[in-house]
Amino acid sequence: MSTPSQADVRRAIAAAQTVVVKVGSSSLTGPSGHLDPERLDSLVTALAQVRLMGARVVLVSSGAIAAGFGLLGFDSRPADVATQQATAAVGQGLLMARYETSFARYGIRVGQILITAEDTIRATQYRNVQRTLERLLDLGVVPIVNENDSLASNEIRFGDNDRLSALIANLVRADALVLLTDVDALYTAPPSQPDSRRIAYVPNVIDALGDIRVSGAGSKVGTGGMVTKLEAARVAAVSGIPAVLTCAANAGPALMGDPVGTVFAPVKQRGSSRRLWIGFAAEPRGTIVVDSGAAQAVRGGRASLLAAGAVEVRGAFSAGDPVWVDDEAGAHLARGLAGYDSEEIPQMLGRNTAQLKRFLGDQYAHPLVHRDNLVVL
Ligand SMILES: Nc1ncnc2c1ncn2[C@@H]1O[C@H](COP(=O)(O)OP(=O)(O)O)[C@@H](O)[C@H]1O
Ligand SMILES: N[C@@H](CCC(=O)OP(=O)(O)O)C(=O)O
Repeated sequence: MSTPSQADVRRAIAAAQTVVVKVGSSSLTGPSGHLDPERLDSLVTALAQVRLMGARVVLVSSGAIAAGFGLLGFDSRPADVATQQATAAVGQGLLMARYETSFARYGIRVGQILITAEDTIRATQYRNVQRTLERLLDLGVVPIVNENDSLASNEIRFGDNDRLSALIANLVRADALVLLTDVDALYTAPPSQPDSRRIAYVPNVIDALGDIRVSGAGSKVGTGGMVTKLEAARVAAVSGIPAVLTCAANAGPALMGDPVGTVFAPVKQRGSSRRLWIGFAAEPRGTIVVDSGAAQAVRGGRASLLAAGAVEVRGAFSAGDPVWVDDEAGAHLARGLAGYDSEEIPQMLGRNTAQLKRFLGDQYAHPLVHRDNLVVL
């Protein structure tokens, strides 16, 4: 695919029929870190404009913790996970109430979707959330998505909503992703540094990553900093979706294709969205080590991983969990969803399908990772 010009990418964003907009906590809060209803209202005004022009809009909004900590009497965002989860449970209701009222000014309905990485990686839940989002969009509703902070376990939570927004963009087959934060653009280095310069256009986010200095630390209220935003732009780019990153005050102009913020060109044609979730949504729970023949087959991209080529299994996981597929030297070859629990696999290692059937029964004659659930790295 040839690289589009910056103007092409901005035009594609302006013409988007379905758009996912992600807003970070830092864009919804005032200097005290508390939710600022005026900032929320002006964001909603910009989104309502594109919605009323006929676009389908999904909003991925952080801000539950920011909305909740004041109500619970804390001076600042709590640091420990349990208190954050409790605070999100209190704040999420208030956040939705504010959105409900704010969108109602334009006669637009909103619907809440709370997602964890863990359940959406499984095929049935993945399809359910996809179907719900599609239906909401068909009904003219603006779905408002956040991580289900109170359920997410510490190890596999998204934490920030940046990656989640790119995965949602993929899930709803969006034509554009808009990342709104507290800086007006991506800079060559954290904007606090005197030599940093604004970057208007990133034609290939994968190549560009090495040249940009970013910090992982977010603002006082945000979490991921610029690292997770670039990761989101990368996931969008490899999904064939153009992205723009800017501050919330620029939401309207960014959606209209005006020259604000930083735009990221798509670098691939649109691929399978389910595979992308396997590749990016959740951290693997274990590893299946394969011999050189199986490594070659997996690298080829079209084969399932059969027990015959597997030599070792590490970690404790259940069927359906994400796992690494490694070669014997320890290099990661692929990520996939395991077809069996980790404790069932040792007896299967090195056996071909006929042997598996004869010694263990028909239920063990399937691949350790089916090719539809395998993403080569
Ligand atoms: N190269 C860079 N360009 C722009 N911003 C950067 C860069 N490196 C780090 N940052 C910081 O990332 C912060 C945004 O991240 P974060 O606070 O997590 O936002 P949000 O709450 O919107 O997700 C900005 O305030 C900025 O200081
Ligand atoms: N799910 C959390 C998001 C945490 C967060 O701060 O994310 P972000 O502002 O996107 O870096 C919340 O609603 O508070």
